[in-house]
Amino acid sequence: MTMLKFTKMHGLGNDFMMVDGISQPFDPAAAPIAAWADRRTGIGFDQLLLVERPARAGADFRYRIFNADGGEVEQCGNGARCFVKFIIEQGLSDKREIVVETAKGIIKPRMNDDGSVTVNMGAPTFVPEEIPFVLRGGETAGASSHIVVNGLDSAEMSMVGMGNPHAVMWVGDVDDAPVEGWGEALQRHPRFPERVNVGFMQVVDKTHIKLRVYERGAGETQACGTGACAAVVAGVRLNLLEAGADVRVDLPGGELTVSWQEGGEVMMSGPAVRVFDGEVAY
Ligand SMILES: N[C@@H](CCC[C@H](N)C(=O)O)C(=O)O
Repeated sequence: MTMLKFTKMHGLGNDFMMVDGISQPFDPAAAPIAAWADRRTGIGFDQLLLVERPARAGADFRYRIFNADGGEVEQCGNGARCFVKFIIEQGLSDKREIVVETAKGIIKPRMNDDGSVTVNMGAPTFVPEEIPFVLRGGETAGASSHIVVNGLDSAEMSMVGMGNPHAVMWVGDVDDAPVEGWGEALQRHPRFPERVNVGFMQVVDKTHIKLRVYERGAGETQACGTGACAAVVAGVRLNLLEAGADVRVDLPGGELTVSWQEGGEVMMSGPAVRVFDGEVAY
């Protein structure tokens, strides 16, 4: 039996089991991640985040992300804020800004003097194969696509790659949005071959949205950082939001600030909170 030290953290209620895989051996393939994620019989979390040494020159750390269902994914925005705080508090680095290698490129989280964290999340992609998203015959990639789901209404949505796949729908009132129904249905939709994170965005004004996200591999969460970035990117492309402005994103768990303009990188700011340290046997 192996004992594993971990730290529980959260970003706006999107919660994480943080594992320092540099100071102790950890093989995620041998770990019962889905059982640990269970909120009644386990530790309870939306994602397990693993710190490793980087493979790429110029990166300080490698960041690996596992959803509550155990599947490894490419990116996690709220986790990136917790990642830099965890790295500093573990004594793994004394830098305030770190260069982090993910499965889909580099991100740069920076610890601010007020304790909040700002992350350069990199540039979004709209290339269907990169998201990935399957175009219908004759359809060209645009700011939005019409999706029909069997047994449900059809809807217009924007597909955005933030390292991980997002579909963003815009709704009149997030409180009434069909988050679970559409979120689940799109997981099995043939146009999303690697499944998808589904965002429901209500535009309050050009610099303020409300957002709920049904996450791939975790269900609806209190907040989704990459979902907030994807929603702001989609809103700017559709001219619903102001390009380059700080957009306030209200999620069930609290508020993030996101900015983006065409051709640029997405900046996201928000909190990162340490909850407790623990140890688990496996
Ligand atoms: N909560 C995250 C996203 C985590 C990964 C996502 N569920 C996926 O499968 O891509 C965030 O804050 O971005």
